[in-house]
Amino acid sequence: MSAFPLSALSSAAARIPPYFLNTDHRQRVLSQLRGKHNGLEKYIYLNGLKERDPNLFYEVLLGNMLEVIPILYTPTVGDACSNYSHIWRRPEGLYISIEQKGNIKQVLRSWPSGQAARIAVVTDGSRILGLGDLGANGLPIAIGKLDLYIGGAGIKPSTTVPICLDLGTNTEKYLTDPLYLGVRRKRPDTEEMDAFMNEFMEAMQEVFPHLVVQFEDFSTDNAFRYLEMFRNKYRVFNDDIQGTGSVVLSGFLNAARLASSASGTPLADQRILFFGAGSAGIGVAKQLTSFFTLQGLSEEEARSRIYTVDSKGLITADRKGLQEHKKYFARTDYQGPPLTSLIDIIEYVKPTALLGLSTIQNAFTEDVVRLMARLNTRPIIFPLSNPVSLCELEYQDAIRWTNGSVVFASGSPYKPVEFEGNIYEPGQGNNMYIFPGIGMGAILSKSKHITDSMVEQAAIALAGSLTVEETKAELVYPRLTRIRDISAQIALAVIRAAQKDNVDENALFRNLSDDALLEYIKAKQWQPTNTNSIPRL
Ligand SMILES: O=C([O-])CC(=O)C(=O)O
Ligand SMILES: [Mg+2]
Repeated sequence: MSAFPLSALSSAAARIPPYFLNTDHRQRVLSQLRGKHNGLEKYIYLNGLKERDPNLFYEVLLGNMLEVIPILYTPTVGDACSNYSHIWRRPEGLYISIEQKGNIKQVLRSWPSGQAARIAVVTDGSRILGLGDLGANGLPIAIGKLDLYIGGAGIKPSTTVPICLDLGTNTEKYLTDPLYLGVRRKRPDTEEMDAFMNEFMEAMQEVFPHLVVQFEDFSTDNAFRYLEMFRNKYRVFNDDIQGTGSVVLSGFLNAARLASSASGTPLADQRILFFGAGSAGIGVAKQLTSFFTLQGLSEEEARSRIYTVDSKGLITADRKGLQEHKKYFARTDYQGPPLTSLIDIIEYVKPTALLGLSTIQNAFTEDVVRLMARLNTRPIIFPLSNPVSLCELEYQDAIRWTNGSVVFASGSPYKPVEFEGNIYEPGQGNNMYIFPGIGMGAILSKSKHITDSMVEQAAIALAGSLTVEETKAELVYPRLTRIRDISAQIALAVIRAAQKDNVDENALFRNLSDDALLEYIKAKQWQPTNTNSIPRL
């Protein structure tokens, strides 16, 4: 190809270097990205690219998922949130302040997409990843999740709405930071917050009638509270409770299959120890229990497979002042002094699986991991806390301390590890595998609500989506590069579950075969246009 074609000349084209079209601009973008020295700088660079040329941004994201997702999403998005008031450059999401109470509808109406909006991720910034209360700095988590909807499921960018509810923060250092972008007050009490949330959800329904709402990173009590308050009224789900529950169930099914073929322990006889009893821990435990009942166990039997641990040790029913969400799994069968050390708890429970949702870095010590390996031929260990800096166990330690026998999945990404001549690949048990497919299924089926069975079927579809090669490589999750295909399969399962529960409102789909519906879903996936022609001017 020669210099810029005359036919393409416009007043702006003269500013394009003559041999631009002989080069691959996407490679230039990657090289600029790789030249940045830390994650936060890479995040800022990509953010700028998204503003300059959104098509190119999504093309780079889709073509380089393994490199780009950990920047836009876990773990680097955690740094972006912590520093958001300082790195802020331009408006990019919707803020609704507690000071706007009474006028929320008008604020929502200012968002450009109006009735075309299909999916919102809403956070109040009160428990961002494992980083705690970041207040108005929480917006990037909503943006990162929506980028995965766009990249992973093919939702059209202009139909997404990232929302941060600015309700104050209890984190002193933000309140005294002169650059802090949010309202300078402490968080509201339950009554004030409930009134705000009720007005907000009602206004959302009116202004965006076709919207699916994903609640994200609310503090534990409020996560459960608002899910229960709104799930039968609106089209809403909580990613930390249900998305995490679903993705971990999925990985657990594949992990238990691997462990069972080594030990012979049937799925229903697994004993699962949860280290961490917040929204994610209890959400996952409930998801597993519900799955066990599907397998024929009574609720009581299913519940008895689960043990939960918080900062005070094994959670038992006789403990005073137990928080509401911890009561269901509190043990009634343990007699004796409180068990507080993880080693003692493991000796007592003899778990087949140890799941970490505690945000305590390196909580799974060498002793803990070696003990799990002594008790199990293939110990299942899932250190799921995010970001990496809060993860309970590093992958290379897990491999070393179990001589490679561990079945492993973490919440944040780890690289493959070489040990005694073999290469081991970690799983990433992150809800990013699940929420894009759940959201897409809910959007396409126009389901009135998001039911438990839609979430459960999403997990089963994800577990079943491994290819022959992935199964042979003993993976517990499929490779992320196939996320669009996987999301389409999940969406299909979600739509079928919505139909069974009679919450769907797209009658057309009922007459389509699975193959035809899958084709339809794939055809609906938005693609960025090829950007290596003429850059946006
Ligand atoms: O964002 C992630 O990576 C997973 C998640 O929802 C959380 O940790 O809160
Ligand atoms: Mg989350």
